[in-house]
Amino acid sequence: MSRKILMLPGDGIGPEIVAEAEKVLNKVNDQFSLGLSFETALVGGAAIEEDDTPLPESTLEKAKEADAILLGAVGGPQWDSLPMAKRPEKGLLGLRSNLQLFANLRPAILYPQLASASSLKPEVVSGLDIMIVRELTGGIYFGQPRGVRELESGERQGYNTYAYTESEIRRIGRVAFEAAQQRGKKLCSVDKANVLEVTVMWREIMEDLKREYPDVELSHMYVDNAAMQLVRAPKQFDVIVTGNMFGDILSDEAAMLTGSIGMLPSASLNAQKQGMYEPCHGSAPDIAGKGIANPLATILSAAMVLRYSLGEEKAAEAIEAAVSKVLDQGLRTADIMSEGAEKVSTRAMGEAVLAAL
Ligand SMILES: NC(=O)c1ccc[n+]([C@@H]2O[C@H](COP(=O)([O-])OP(=O)(O)OC[C@H]3O[C@@H](n4cnc5c(N)ncnc54)[C@H](O)[C@@H]3O)[C@@H](O)[C@H]2O)c1
Ligand SMILES: CC(C)[C@H](C(=O)O)[C@@H](O)C(=O)O
Ligand SMILES: [Mg+2]
Repeated sequence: MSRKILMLPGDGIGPEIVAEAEKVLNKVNDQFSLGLSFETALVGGAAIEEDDTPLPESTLEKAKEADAILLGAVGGPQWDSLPMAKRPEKGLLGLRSNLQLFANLRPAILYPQLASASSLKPEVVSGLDIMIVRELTGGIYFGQPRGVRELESGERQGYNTYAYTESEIRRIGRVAFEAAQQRGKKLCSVDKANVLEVTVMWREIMEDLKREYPDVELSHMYVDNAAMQLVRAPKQFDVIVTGNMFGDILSDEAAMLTGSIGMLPSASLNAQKQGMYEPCHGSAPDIAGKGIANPLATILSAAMVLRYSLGEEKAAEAIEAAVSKVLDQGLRTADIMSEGAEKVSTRAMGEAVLAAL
């Protein structure tokens, strides 16, 4: 049986980091006889240059047929002046909505070797292990109506709609409760129920779901407080569940707890557990082409491919152990560099993970 992995390198540092993750997947494919086959396609700015669209039909077709997708990143300043519908980010959002990848899992784990790379005190972050469950195909990212209109006064007004249906909230709630059941049995639902009706309903539905998961302790927190608590005392959290935009922001914040945004992987799953996997960071145009980007978030995303879409837990753990080993060896890309460690390039980091496997 061949299982298809679609690689979507994208833009900026995307091709550099995906190349390292592909080598790692190739190696575990041999070691564990996984029967993986790989294909590559264009998305984002790279697809705009070639096909004049951020999500070519052929890419979408390949994505639908794949067992899992590994994406680097999309976007860059050269495409920022395009109309919204033609921008690279629409390629990513189009994949998420077309494949109904509503459940975005963003685990923020601090590798003990990186305690000094975090901008927070080691005692605040040591042992950190949080899972952010972000709703990914609804909320203000996709709500209608949206746009920029001209008012009678002649002034322009920009507007977006923050909307969730009950069923959208319920299905992401279930994913989060189930994640909590398999971890520390604590779930914090993050909302803005003191201001936004959508999230009043969100809170009600989470309370309602709690009855199905009596072993999980549910709490609620306003998003502004959650942002503060994440840097004050992040270890109070086990699983966090929240909507699309709050989850986008809080997961970048959580990334810094782990030392660098270059360390945070993610899985975006649909109801069939088909998934797209990507680092939480972007295309990092400021360092693209320099060979210094951290490939570990992408390599750890490849481990998540094996765990969540292919059920190959042993191979996933082997990759994670190899990452831990290279950190033990004192190898660091620039973003996680600290005194006494050895600074290495993107490629050298990838090669070290291969060797550790
Ligand atoms: N999933 C995605 O494809 C995705 C996610 C976020 C942003 N973006 C896009 O990326 C572009 C740049 O966005 P941004 O600058 O706000 O965010 P970014 O995540 O690309 O970069 C933020 C900062 O983190 C650094 N950084 C990011 N990844 C790194 C890595 N692996 N190793 C070392 N340093 C790393 C960058 O150098 C930069 O200083 C935009 O076009 C944005 O829309 C794409
Ligand atoms: C690039 C952008 C559309 C995307 C998002 O906002 O979801 C990114 O920031 C992310 O976190 O994956
Ligand atoms: Mg983001």
